[in-house]
Amino acid sequence: MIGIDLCQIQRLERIYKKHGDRFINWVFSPREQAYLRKRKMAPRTMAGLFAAKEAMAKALGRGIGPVALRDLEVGHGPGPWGAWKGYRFDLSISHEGDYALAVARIQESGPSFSLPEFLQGQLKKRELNAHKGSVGKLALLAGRRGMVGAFVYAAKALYRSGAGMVFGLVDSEDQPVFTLAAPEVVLRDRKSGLAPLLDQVDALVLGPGLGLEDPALAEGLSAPIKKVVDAGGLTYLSGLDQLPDLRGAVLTPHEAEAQRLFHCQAPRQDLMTLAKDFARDKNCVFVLKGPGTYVTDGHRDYVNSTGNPSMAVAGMGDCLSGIIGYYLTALEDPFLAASMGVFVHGAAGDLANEKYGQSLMPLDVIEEIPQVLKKIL
Ligand SMILES: NC(=O)C1=CN([C@@H]2O[C@H](COP(=O)(O)OP(=O)(O)OC[C@H]3O[C@@H](n4cnc5c(N)ncnc54)[C@H](O)[C@@H]3O)[C@@H](O)[C@H]2O)[C@@H](O)CC1
Ligand SMILES: Nc1ncnc2c1ncn2[C@@H]1O[C@H](COP(=O)(O)OP(=O)(O)O)[C@@H](O)[C@H]1O
Repeated sequence: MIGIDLCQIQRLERIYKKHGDRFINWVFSPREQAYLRKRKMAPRTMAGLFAAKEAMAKALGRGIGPVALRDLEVGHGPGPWGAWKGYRFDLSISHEGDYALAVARIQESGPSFSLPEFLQGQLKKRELNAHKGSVGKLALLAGRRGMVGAFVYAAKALYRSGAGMVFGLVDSEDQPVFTLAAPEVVLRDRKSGLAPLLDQVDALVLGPGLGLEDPALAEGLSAPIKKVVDAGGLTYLSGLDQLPDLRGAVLTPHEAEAQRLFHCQAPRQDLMTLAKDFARDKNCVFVLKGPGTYVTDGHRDYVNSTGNPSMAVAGMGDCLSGIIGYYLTALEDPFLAASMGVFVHGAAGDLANEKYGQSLMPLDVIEEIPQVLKKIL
């Protein structure tokens, strides 16, 4: 897509004179402000940048409003370039008389992702001789009557991420419903217990849609296996006086769950500090979900940059627990696994957001995981 915009230099000069720094901070990123300062805040330069931003918004097919002007960034070197989230733009800016003109063209058809450096090269493509037992076998302890969705989202996210086999522990009378909803999952009867299943798998995803009364919860939480602990698993932990050994586990609370876990109403910034101490203390990984999800193992930190508000929808966390679950089998280091999972989840959410905006549902995100993997593998 292409966008074009014409901006009157005198009009911008008037606005700048009237509003000063407030206008500058509202419209221009810190990098652009530095560029403007080098050019002594020349209105003609301002108008060129402004026209470029409007042109980029048009190329995105959105116009200013849904896209914040300050986020549409114009850079220089060698020629002018534009960026917005994962998009890159070719730009051409020109001045004539009292006008600045800009044309923007999107370089790629959708958001592009660059994996953070510490995650690059960590994922390997499957070997030619791979089989379903060699590429990630997981147990899923999730869902109950009325919460089949949580099981389905976690299971489908596991498979779309690359898991070879997923086993689900379900009451035998509920199996037909679970089979219909997620036929790719191998179901085992809950009565036979979790232990025999754990002997066969590389990791466990525990908690999405799980009731506190579930007898397998305590067993799963204390099992010496790599695991993701979400939702019901976290609520269960919050009620314990003494926590089980959480070494190697990845806990994925949203803010309210983290507050329950820490028994306090602390704001996000303080939760991050508490999370870091907790992770260091318990030798586990803490994933504090939300915009800019925070991942820590007490020594290393990662603040994720993918994801968007359209992902604020029921079931989105269940997808994340499945994605991280798979990476626990693909990567040795649980901190890398959690960070990779959070990145892929958000990137898939960004692709889905392009198609569905705030009508987005969890399965839409799961269906974009393969596109993300194509770009980063
Ligand atoms: N179709 C399904 O089967 C679904 C099952 N789900 C399962 O349902 C359970 C969640 O149940 P509840 O909603 O009662 O419990 P939650 O602990 O998720 O939410 C309880 C309350 O906490 C607050 N809260 C929720 N998310 C928050 C956030 N990100 N930041 C700050 N505050 C937040 C809200 O006030 C909310 O009403 C989980 O076990 C989950 O896995 C949901 O994920 C939705 C879909
Ligand atoms: N505004 C947002 N920006 C980025 N990511 C978001 C936003 N809102 C929600 N998410 C992501 O969506 C997921 C929601 O998880 P959660 O609250 O546990 O949902 P649920 O319990 O319904 O499955 C988290 O991974 C969170 O980071």
